[in-house]
Amino acid sequence: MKILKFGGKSLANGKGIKTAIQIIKDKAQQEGNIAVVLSARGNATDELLEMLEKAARKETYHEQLTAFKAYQSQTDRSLDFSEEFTTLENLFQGVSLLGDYSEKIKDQVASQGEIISAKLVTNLLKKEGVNAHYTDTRKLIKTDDVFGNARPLDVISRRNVINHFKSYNGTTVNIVTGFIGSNQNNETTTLGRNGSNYTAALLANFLDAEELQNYTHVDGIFTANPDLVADARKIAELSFNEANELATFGAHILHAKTIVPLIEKNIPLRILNTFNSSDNGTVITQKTNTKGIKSISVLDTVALINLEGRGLLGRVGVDARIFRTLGENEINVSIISQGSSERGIGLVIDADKASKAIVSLEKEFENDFYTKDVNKISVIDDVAVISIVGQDLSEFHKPYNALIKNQIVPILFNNTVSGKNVSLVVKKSQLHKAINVIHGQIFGISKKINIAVFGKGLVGGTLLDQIVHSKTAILDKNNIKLNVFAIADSQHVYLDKNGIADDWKFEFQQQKTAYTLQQIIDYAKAHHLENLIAVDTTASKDFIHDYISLVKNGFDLVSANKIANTVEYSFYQELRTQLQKYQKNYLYETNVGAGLPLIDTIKLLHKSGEKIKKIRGVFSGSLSYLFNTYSVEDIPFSMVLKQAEEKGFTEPDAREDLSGNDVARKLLILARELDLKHELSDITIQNLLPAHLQAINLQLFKKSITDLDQTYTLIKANQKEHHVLRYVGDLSTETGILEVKLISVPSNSALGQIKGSDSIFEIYTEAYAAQPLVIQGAGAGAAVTARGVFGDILRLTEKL
Ligand SMILES: NC(=O)C1=CN([C@@H]2O[C@H](COP(=O)(O)OP(=O)(O)OC[C@H]3O[C@@H](n4cnc5c(N)ncnc54)[C@H](O)[C@@H]3O)[C@@H](O)[C@H]2O)C=CC1
Ligand SMILES: N[C@@H](CC=O)C(=O)O
Repeated sequence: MKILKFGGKSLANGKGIKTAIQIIKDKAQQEGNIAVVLSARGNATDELLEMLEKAARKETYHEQLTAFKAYQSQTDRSLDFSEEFTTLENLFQGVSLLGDYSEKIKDQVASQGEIISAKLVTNLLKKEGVNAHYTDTRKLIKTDDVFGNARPLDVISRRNVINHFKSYNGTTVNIVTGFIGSNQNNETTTLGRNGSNYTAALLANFLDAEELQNYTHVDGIFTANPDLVADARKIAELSFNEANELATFGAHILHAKTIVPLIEKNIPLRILNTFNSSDNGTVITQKTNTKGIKSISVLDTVALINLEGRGLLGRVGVDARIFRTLGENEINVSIISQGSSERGIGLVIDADKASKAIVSLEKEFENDFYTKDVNKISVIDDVAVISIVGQDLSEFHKPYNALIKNQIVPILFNNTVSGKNVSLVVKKSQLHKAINVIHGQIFGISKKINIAVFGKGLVGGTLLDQIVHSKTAILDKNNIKLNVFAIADSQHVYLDKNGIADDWKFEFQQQKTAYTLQQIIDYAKAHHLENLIAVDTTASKDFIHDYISLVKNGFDLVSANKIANTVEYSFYQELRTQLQKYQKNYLYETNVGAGLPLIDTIKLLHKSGEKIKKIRGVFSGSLSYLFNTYSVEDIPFSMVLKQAEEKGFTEPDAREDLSGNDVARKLLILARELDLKHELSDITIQNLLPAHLQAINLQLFKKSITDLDQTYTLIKANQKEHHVLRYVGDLSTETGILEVKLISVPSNSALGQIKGSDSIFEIYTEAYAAQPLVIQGAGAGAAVTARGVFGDILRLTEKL
C-alpha cells in the first residue's frame, strides 16, 4: 500500500483540486492499494483561526465566514456542508459571547477544515467512478488531552487504523482527514504543527506502507530556499538523518515527528509536486549513496541570548540554572555556544520568547549581578541561523572564508559532534547575501561575481562588449557567472541586479538622472550582491578618491586608470593599508604595457628576491606608434598623431602622452612596485609639446596640432643616418636615474626595430644581467587593454 498526502495548496479551488483528483484517480487505477490523507484546503486553517480570534475580540467575522463557506462549496455544489458550517457558526457565536476560547474549542474549529476537505475529495472521486470512502480520523487516532498539540496513543490508534483498513479489501480508496484525532472522551484534538503530515506518517507506519508520497506545490527539497537563492537546486535523495537536521532547521516541509514513524519501519518518504507530474521529487530513505553537503536551511525568527560574567569560570551548575530557568518557562534552546573560558554563553531561542527569557534569567541571576559574577544578560534579536546540513568541518574553511571576504562575520558558529551540521548565526540584514555566498561556495553551481564598471568610454565600452560576448563561455568553462550590475560614466548610471545584456548601450542611453557613488553601494547592499568588483576604466583624477569607500563597502578593485598609483605616495600607501584592513584586492595590470603581463612579472621577480637593476624601453603604445610611423613614413607628425588617436592608442587627452606624463606615470608605477617611494616630481620628463600648446584647452589644442609639424620635421632631419626616433623610459635602481625622453637610436637596434604600437620593456636583473628579460607587444589599444582588465577580473574571481 502507498499513502498519498496532499497539502492545502494542492487542494485549492481550480487547478489544484482538479489535478489532485486526477492524480488520486490515476494512482487508484494503476497502483490499486492507496490511502489518501488530506490537509484543509487552501488557507482554510488560517482563515478559521482568524475568525476565531475575531470572535474572541467580539469583532465581526460574519463576512469572512460567508466567504469561507462560498469558497468551500464552490467546487461541488451537490455536497451539503451544513453540519460543518452550523458547527462553526455555533462555536464562533459562543466564543463571541464569552470573549474567550479554550484550546479545546480551537481544535473543534480547526478540525472543520480537514473534515470539509476529505468530504469534498471523497465526493469528487465518487463522481469520477473511484470507490472512495470518507474516513474521519477522530474515530481512529486516539490521543492524550493536550489540545492543540495532542500526542497519539500508539496501541489503540494502531489497532483502530489496522481494523478500519481491514474492513476494506483494497478496492476502496480511504480519504482520510489529516491533523485531527480525539481523546478518550471522544473530544476533538489536533496533532499540532505539520499535523497532517504526521497523520500520514502514522498511517504509513501502522499499515506497513511501501511509500509515503507527500504532494506539495514544490518539486522537492532544495539545496536552499529558492526564494532566497536563485541557483538552489533540487536534491534527489536524502537520508532520514539529513532530513531530520533539515526539519530542525526550518525546512517546513518536514517535521522531526513525521519522520520518526517512517524511520521505525524504514518507509521511504517522497516529496512530490502536484503541479509538476514529470518530476520525481525528493526521496528520503534510510541511507543514500551520495555524500557531501545536502542543504542549507535558515531559521529567521530567532534571538540570540548572551549571558556574560567574569565569575563564571569553574562555577558548577551555572548552565544547569540557565536551562532549568528556560525549561520552566517553556523556552526551547536550539543552539548553545560556550567558550572554554566559560565567561559567556550564547543561546539561540525563538524570537517571540526573548523577553520572557531575559526577564526569567535576570531573576534567576539577580544575586550574581550583585556579586558581579554575572555582568550582562543581553539579547540580539535581528539575527538568523544558517545551518549547513552535511558540512564536514575539514571543509568548513571554504564557506567561512567566502563569508569573511564578503564582509559577513558570523556572530557565533557551532557544529554537531555526531553528524555533519554547522550552524552560523548572522545578522538578519546579511542573511540573504550570506546564504548565497555559502551556497555558491559549497555547491559550486556557479560563483556569481557582481561587477560595477566605472567609465564606459573606449576601454570600458570594449570591456563591457567582451564580457557580454564571453560570459556564457566563462560560465560553462569556469562555473563563474559574471554579472555586471552597474555601468557608470561621469554623469549617469545604469543599474540592473540581474546583469547587463547585449543591449546595454541602449539601456544606458535611457538613463537621464545624475547619480552618486553611495547610490551604487546602496543598490548592491539592497540586492544582497556578493563578490563585488569595481572596475575603473576612467581617466579620472577624482574617481580614485572613491576607491577607499568602495573597499570599505566590500568591493575589490580593478583599474586601468593610472592615477591612483601615481598621486602622492601617502595616498598610495593609505589605499594599500585599507585594502589590507578590509582584505580586498587591487589589480592594475593594464597600468603599464596595456595587456602585456608586465606588472605581475616585476612583482614576482621582486618578491622572489631577484634584484631588479634597470628597466628600460618604450613604455608608451601611442608614442611608439607615433615615432615608428613618423620615422619611416613621409607624412606630417600631426597626421600620425590623429591616426594614433583614432586607433585608441592615446589618452583621452593626447597631451598626457605627448607631455611625457603618461610614460612618467608608468615609470613611477614600476618604481613603486620595487618599493621605491618616489613621487612623480622625482622623474625627469622631456615634454614633447611646444610651450604654447601646453596650457590651452583641449578643443583649441586639437585645432592647433599642425603646430607640431615644424618642430618634428626639424628633429627628424637632424638625426644621424639610419637612425629613428624613440620615446623611452629609463629606471635604474643602481644609479637612481628616473627619466623619460626622446632619443634617436640606430634603426637596426632592438629599440629601433619595434613596429606599430608595440611597447618594449627590457628588464635587467642579477640573473638577467647581460641579456635582459624582454617583454614586448602591443602597448596600447582598446581591445588589448580591455582584455587585460578582463584578465584582472578573472584573476580576482579565483580569489573570491
Ligand atoms: N587606451 C589605451 O590603450 C589604454 C588606456 N588605459 C587607461 O584606460 C582609461 C580609459 O581610457 P579610455 O577608455 O581611452 O578613456 P575614455 O575617455 O574613452 O573613457 C573614459 C570614460 O570615463 C568616464 N568617466 C570620467 N570620469 C568619471 C567618473 N568620475 N566616474 C565614472 N566615469 C567617469 C567618461 O565619461 C568616459 O566614459 C584611462 O585611464 C587610460 O589611461 C590604460 C591602458 C591602455
Ligand atoms: N596612452 C597610453 C595607453 C596605455 O597606457 C599609451 O599610449 O601607452
